[in-house]
Amino acid sequence: MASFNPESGYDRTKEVKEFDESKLGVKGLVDAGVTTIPRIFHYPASDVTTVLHDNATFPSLAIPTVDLSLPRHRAVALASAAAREWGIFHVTNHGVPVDVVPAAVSAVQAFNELPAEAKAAYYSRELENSVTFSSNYDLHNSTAASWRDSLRMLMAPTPPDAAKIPEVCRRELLEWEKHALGVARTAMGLLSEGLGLEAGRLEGLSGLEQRAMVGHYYPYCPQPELTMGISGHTDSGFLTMLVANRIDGLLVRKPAEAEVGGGEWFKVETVPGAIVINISDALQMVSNDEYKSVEHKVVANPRREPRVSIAIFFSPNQSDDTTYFGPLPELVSEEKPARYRNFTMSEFMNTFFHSKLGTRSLQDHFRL
Ligand SMILES: O=C(O)CCC(=O)C(=O)O
Ligand SMILES: [Fe+2]
Repeated sequence: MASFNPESGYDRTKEVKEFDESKLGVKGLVDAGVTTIPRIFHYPASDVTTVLHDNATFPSLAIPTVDLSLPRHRAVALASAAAREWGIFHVTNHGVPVDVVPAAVSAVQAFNELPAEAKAAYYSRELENSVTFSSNYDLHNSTAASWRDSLRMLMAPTPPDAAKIPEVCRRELLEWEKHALGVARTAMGLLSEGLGLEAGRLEGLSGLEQRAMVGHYYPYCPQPELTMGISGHTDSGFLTMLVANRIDGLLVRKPAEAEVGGGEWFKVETVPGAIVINISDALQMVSNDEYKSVEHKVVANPRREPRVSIAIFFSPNQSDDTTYFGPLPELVSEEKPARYRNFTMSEFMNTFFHSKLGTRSLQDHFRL
């Protein structure tokens, strides 16, 4: 954790605070023309990914694609296999009008490229604010900051006052959220059936009720070998839906137990028009480990053009402290006992917000 080192004169806490108080984000550093990145962004060398298996070398190991226009039983089989083996897949033929995602991604880029003062007005770490802009939501908990700024909006259960969403991206993001919900419903239905449950079972757990949308901006990084765009982690809720511009950088680690490529990192190629869906921690737990919450990260962007992505996190209502979640009784048997204790979403999210962005730390906390 951050501390003052008298030998080097480096006071990490102070430098983190100054960076945060500038409200300029990493885009501000790039605009100021830095050619070396401040020390608060330095990762331990072993955490920086430079070598990975890319799909050019391992084409058969590209993450799976689920074509939603296939007959239902085929789509269920594909989604279920992908969720078990990878925890992440592309969906195609999802019916979202072609311009909706590109417009939303461009709008996030436009927000990040507004003058510094305009963005600073939104800069905040107050989690209860419906719309906040900040660099690194775990800035004060992590050991190294990442080369990324993010605009976060709480969309549901209480929709934000539209006037609070920056005008430059308001219409586009609301439009994308509306369509994304339809795709998430379809995916949840397939995933539910893939567990041998009724199509509506997972959604019936209110797994799509709480929605947060985060637009990430990964500007050019002058020393990408020293830092990351986002450190390795699993997402916390039920599902995450991810779209991005054509600048890649997302890496996923195939679950260790996979027969081929288990434990290795793979590049997720951008498939034009496709939407990425990944299984998150609470869904893995509810599925009693049938589905895998995928570990992923984003490299620091070495290109002049920014990587821009939008993640929508779907989860049960996080302020509910009366409804208990845990492995579904239908999925628990003598051969496969429950792997997690029951929890409420408020307990779950409290654990999440008090830990650094990490991998399976939530699951480990509740594991039996
Ligand atoms: O930008 C990306 O592609 C990934 C973002 C992500 O993993 C997250 O927001 O949790
Ligand atoms: Fe993530």
